[in-house]
Amino acid sequence: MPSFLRLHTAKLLALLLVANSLLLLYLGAGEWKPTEQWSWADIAGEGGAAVLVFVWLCLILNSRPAGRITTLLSLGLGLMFVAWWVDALDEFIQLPEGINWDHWLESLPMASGLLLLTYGLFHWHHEQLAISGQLQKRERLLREHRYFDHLTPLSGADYLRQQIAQCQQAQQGATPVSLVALDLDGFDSINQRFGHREGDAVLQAVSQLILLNLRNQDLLCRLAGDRFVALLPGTGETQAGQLARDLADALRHFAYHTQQHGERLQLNATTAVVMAMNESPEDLLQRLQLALCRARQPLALQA
Ligand SMILES: Nc1nc2c(ncn2[C@@H]2O[C@H](COP(=O)(O)OP(=O)(O)OP(=O)(O)O)[C@@H](O)[C@H]2O)c(=O)[nH]1
Repeated sequence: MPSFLRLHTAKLLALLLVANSLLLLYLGAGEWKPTEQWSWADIAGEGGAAVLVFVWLCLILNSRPAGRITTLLSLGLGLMFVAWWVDALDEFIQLPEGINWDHWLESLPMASGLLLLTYGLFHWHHEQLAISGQLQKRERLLREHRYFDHLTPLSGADYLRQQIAQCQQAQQGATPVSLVALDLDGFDSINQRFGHREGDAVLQAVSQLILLNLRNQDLLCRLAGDRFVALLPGTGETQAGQLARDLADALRHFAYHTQQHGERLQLNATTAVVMAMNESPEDLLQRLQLALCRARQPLALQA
């Protein structure tokens, strides 16, 4: 059963009940028209309108949470559906002369439905303005927040320290926690050759690439400049080492093209891994730093 049906079963059942009651009312008061008197154009127009309004109603119910605005919109559309339904019924059922309540049943629900729909749309518009305002505020908050990086969608070193402490506390040594560091090689020369803006674009692309290769529970931070660190809860050193090699491979095979001339850049990174012992986040990050320096040494000797 679609989730919106579960949420709004009462509303939809009430509408079906009203539609059925009206059918019974018409059948009780009038009689079926012979097929040759049916106007197919009217049946298609009025019946089609009823079906479409019903579809709109389902779409609204499916896309909105329950609440005052949803109730206004669904009441408005529900009444419009009733009006079109009654309109379609008299294409099939002939009421005796002298009866005029059918006109009221067509025009009253349509007029009140349109009014309620308009009122609901007016409030929906205000709701959207309020949501946009909130999003703008949130964006500003994220930009100004000291924990968040101004360039990538990642948090910085302070947040990482906080999260390491929280993670160690939560795991209580029951499962391992590891860190992977990834430091771009020769990033300074990219800045010098192509400019700082291109360097920024590289950092943004690399952060997206790393995020794609991490698992949902991992947290990626930009520690500084071209250095990224991922916090891997529930991960031992061997598994973290494999992830570090996968990240370095992904970067090596990443076809990054510069924004200005579309030149392909070969990106490489040095990686290091540490598993948390009984130590403070600061000490753990220092060990990671040392491991990274050690991993760099063979590169420095080659250079
Ligand atoms: N474009 C850009 N550059 C940055 C940013 N933050 C730091 N940098 C630059 O990143 C460079 C980092 O230099 P290094 O630490 O020597 O890095 P590297 O050239 O990769 O050298 P190795 O790490 O030893 O391979 C410096 O030139 C910084 O100015 C940033 O947000 N954007």
